[in-house]
Amino acid sequence: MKNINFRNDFLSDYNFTIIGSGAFGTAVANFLVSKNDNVIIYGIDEKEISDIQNNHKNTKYFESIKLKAKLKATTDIKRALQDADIILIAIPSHSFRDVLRKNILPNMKKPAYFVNLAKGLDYLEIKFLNQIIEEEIPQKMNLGVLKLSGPSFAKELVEEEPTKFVLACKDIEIANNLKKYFETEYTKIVTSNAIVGIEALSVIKNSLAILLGIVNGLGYGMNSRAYIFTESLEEMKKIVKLYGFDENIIFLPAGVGDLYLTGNSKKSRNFSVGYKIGKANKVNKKILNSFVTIEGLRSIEIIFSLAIKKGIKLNLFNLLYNITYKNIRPSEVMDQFFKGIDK
Ligand SMILES: NC(=O)C1=CN([C@@H]2O[C@H](COP(=O)(O)OP(=O)(O)OC[C@H]3O[C@@H](n4cnc5c(N)ncnc54)[C@H](O)[C@@H]3O)[C@@H](O)[C@H]2O)C=CC1
Ligand SMILES: O=C(CO)COP(=O)(O)O
Repeated sequence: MKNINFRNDFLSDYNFTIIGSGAFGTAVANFLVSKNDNVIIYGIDEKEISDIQNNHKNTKYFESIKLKAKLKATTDIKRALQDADIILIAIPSHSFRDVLRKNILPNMKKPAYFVNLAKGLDYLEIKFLNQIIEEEIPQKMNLGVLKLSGPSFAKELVEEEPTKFVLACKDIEIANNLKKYFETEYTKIVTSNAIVGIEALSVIKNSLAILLGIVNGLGYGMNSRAYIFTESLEEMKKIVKLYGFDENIIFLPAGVGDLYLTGNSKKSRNFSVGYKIGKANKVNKKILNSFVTIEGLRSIEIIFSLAIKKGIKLNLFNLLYNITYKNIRPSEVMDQFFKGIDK
């Protein structure tokens, strides 16, 4: 374990830098700044950044909702990172490694903690994002890698809806010590050392939310949706066990809670894309291209292949694969599943 002196003073004198000015980066920065004085967002979209900095809004995602005036925003990565103690990354996972390598590391001035907020994989090398941080940031600049995850629609966070997260780190002492900086009147934290399991849960719940959306879009009722929900929990258990974790970690906010949230609401982009596929009873390019950040679609093939490689049976990923990659009609796939016909 590293020898770390945590600061005990509060409001914190930690400097927080959020990489990514999209929906989630803005929402997390906005609750952090109610507890911590120095929070800055870095983004590449001039309009978003100017909106946050000058109008205290991020109109693109949150219409007229006011953000905290103390929140700073910049397109200058050097400025964003000059004092950073805690770096939170909220960009879609396909850009993750590139941004760490080309933008973050070269501009860091001192070691920092890293908190992954994204819910995806490195799709090229098929690795979890905590591992990508470990690979890209040398130990001397990396105080610890954490993951913040849980049922948390960005829009509801800026509306100050009570929200519970898990903050995970291999070294639980780090998570326990940093927890207080993330807790506000409306955000609560539990900690865990099962960071890889939490990464896995946050990836698979997105794909399972797509399937729940498909079932909903096809017009199945609540019994059938609850059927798929229950099966989803079984698949979550199998996957976390595969990585050597106790299956009970599915009861942390990143598991059942996040699946409940994203698998039941059109506020979720993953559920919504599934719903559209179900409604159209086919996958077409127009549907797929109409959504920007849909992490769950990319993960389907990877989890499907992983299951084959590891010799575990994941019925639901099989269904998702048949629908999205083999282009079999969703109604046919689901009908056969419910009738117990194995394809
Ligand atoms: N929106 C939500 O409610 C939640 C999203 N997440 C996760 O957070 C991650 C980001 O999602 P959102 O914020 O919703 O996506 P978004 O699509 O709203 O925003 C993504 C942001 O990343 C920025 N970006 C893209 N490439 C970049 C680069 N190379 N350098 C700097 N910025 C870059 C874009 O300009 C955009 O501002 C995803 O993995 C998602 O699963 C997690 C929890 C909740
Ligand atoms: O992960 C989320 C909430 O916890 C957001 O889900 P979507 O990416 O499906 O909108």
